[in-house]
Amino acid sequence: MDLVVEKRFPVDAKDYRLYEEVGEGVSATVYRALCIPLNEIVAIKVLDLEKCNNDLDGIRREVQTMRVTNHPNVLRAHCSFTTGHCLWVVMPYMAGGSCLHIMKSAYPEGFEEPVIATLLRETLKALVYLHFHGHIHRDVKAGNILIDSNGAIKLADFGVSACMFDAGDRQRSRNTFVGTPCWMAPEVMQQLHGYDFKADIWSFGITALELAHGHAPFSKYPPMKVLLMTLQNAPPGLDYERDKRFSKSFKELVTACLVKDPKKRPTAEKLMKHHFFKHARSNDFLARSIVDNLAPLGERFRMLKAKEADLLVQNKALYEDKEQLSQQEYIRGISAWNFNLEDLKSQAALIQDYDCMSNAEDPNSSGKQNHADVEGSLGAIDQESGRNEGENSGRSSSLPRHVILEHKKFLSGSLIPDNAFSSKKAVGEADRDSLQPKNQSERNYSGPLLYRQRRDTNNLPSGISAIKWESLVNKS
Ligand SMILES: Nc1ncnc2c1ncn2[C@@H]1O[C@H](COP(=O)(O)OP(=O)(O)OP(=O)(O)O)[C@@H](O)[C@H]1O
Repeated sequence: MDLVVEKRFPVDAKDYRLYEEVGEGVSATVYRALCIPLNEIVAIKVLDLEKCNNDLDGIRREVQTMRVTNHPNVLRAHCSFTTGHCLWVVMPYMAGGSCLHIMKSAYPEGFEEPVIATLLRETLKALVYLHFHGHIHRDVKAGNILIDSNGAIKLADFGVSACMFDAGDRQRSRNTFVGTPCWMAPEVMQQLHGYDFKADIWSFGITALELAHGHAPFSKYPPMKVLLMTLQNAPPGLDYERDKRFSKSFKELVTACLVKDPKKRPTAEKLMKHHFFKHARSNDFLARSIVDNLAPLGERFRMLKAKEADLLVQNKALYEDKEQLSQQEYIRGISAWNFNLEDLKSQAALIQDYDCMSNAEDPNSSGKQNHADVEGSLGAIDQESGRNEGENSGRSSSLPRHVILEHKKFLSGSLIPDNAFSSKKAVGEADRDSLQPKNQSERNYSGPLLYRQRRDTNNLPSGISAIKWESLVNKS
């Protein structure tokens, strides 16, 4: 019998050499790095704990989930430790990056069906495992499906995951509104009866469409509109002219996932048996089809950032006002827009002229209305806002006048050392500088709304930064 000796990754920053940046999320920057004693390339996710919006429980939970999971399709952390005021999470390096990244750089119209089938099957294996162990991922999307140089797939980012077996705070988190709007199941938005792991199946269906088209349905709309369209319209599907290239079984798979009633959606385990997955191939096939010809991840990341910076420059010329600029960032990709119901209610309360009921010009919309679906949830929002449908006038694809969003993550756990959260740990200035992730910005409490300036990278023209709306209200 082979004895598998688990490698012990050091928990000291001195044992790692950070190379280039390969990813950036709402809360973290990810670097390619070398683990010096093991001579192994890893990815290190760096989170600045001083700037985490008091969301330390969320971070603890993410790290804990990443440490305890053990499945080839789930990204597992090798170790984590604090250095200065930063948390470093050391994990396997996924040289292909995320599927979203790959689509943005090389497949803007989406992947071919055998590639999609293979990606989805591997992702589904991760969901079967997570659901079996009581976890709801809550943020399944192409941006969280990572691929390595051998074509192996891992589902990442447990920042908003929840555990079905928890009581207390974590249980309550399943009645909260977390995730990313385009991928979010109607019952998560509705907040009527809570939700369970079937919410991941909806997101999985949306991810299938994302991989097929290069973007998620409704991705060009602001969050409030996505919410309304998801609740009002018939579920999106592969029903359009451009979808003729896809097989009947793919269409059936998507339809099965995107049923509004969660009880009628299949479990991950049942879905695994769907005949669509007969089209799935090997990891090797994925490596050959979508990874082998790509530039190194860091280079692609830099190019995408530069492209985004260009877009912002153009937009800046077009739009003077920051709300409009934020809208443009939204159009570029809303993957990082996590927010909660209270924020949405606040949005609704502030919106005077938002075209609430306007139907989609979106090609994914079937145009069918489902008012029954909206009654409960929107009733709640509208009551709060004291607004009725008649007051809405058409600004159908513009960002609501005031968008208040909060990136909020929920969790608990104890893998992070206690001292991690004392804000001023003894650390030399030099250390501080080198450990400080560059993308975090100071919060601004100067008004009812806050927008966060994301970092200007070295590669961005000076003064260009993406803007992300964030809630002023600290809800922890
Ligand atoms: N292990 C890894 N190997 C290679 N690239 C990675 C790895 N982990 C993350 N990335 C890249 O970094 C990006 C940001 O990472 P991640 O999603 O974990 O950050 P986050 O702040 O939690 O994001 P989110 O905005 O989804 O909340 C990913 O989309 C991916 O492109």
